[in-house]
Amino acid sequence: MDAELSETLPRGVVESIARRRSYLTLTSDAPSDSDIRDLIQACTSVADHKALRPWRIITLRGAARERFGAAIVEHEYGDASLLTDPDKIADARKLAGKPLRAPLLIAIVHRFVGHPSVPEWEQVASAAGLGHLLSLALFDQGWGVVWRTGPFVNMPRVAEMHGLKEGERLLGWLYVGGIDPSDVKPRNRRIDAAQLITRLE
Ligand SMILES: Cc1cc2nc3c(=O)[nH]c(=O)nc-3n(C[C@H](O)[C@H](O)[C@H](O)COP(=O)(O)O)c2cc1C
Repeated sequence: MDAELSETLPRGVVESIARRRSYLTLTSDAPSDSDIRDLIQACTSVADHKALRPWRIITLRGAARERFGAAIVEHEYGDASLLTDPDKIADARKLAGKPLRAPLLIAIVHRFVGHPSVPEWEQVASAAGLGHLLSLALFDQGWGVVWRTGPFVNMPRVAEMHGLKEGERLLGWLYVGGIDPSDVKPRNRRIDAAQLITRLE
């Protein structure tokens, strides 16, 4: 964080927000299921018009990540064992390895709830809010996180592998793992907040 920011910001949640950055490379450490449950419990405070809870969470560890990779490959190439083109074989291997970049993946799912006064976009905003809160809560507890989507969110095989139901949609995955102690660079985006504010009086 900027030196001047660290002097003016209060300790606590605002400081965690200001310090947050994504960690693209993660170690094999991961929070436990009960850690995740506690953090999600805390994140249920996310703003939610009419308390519809238009979201749910799916965690993937171990072989589930391999099944996710296999679903991506199947979407792209069908039966990959029939591939003969070396470039396609290499690409299939690369795709299969995508979900293995973290020991724990947390899928953020928007669950559409039909309601006369809460349009879908408000529900997606709430579900995305849950993802951001969870990402921040994990970071605050010392875990590395990066939110990834890619084309995978729209692949029917991937949705099926996750067990999505009618009206549910993947908003991406929080890739979660340990932070490598040598990965100490500060957040890279430097944004001037003053340029983003319009004041009406
Ligand atoms: C909904 C959502 C989807 C994202 N999908 C991807 C993605 O597929 N690939 C990627 O490299 N970054 C993706 N990002 C951006 C990263 O999570 C991250 O914010 C970005 O690498 C910038 O790093 P920073 O958070 O440290 O500023 C996504 C972010 C959000 C909020």
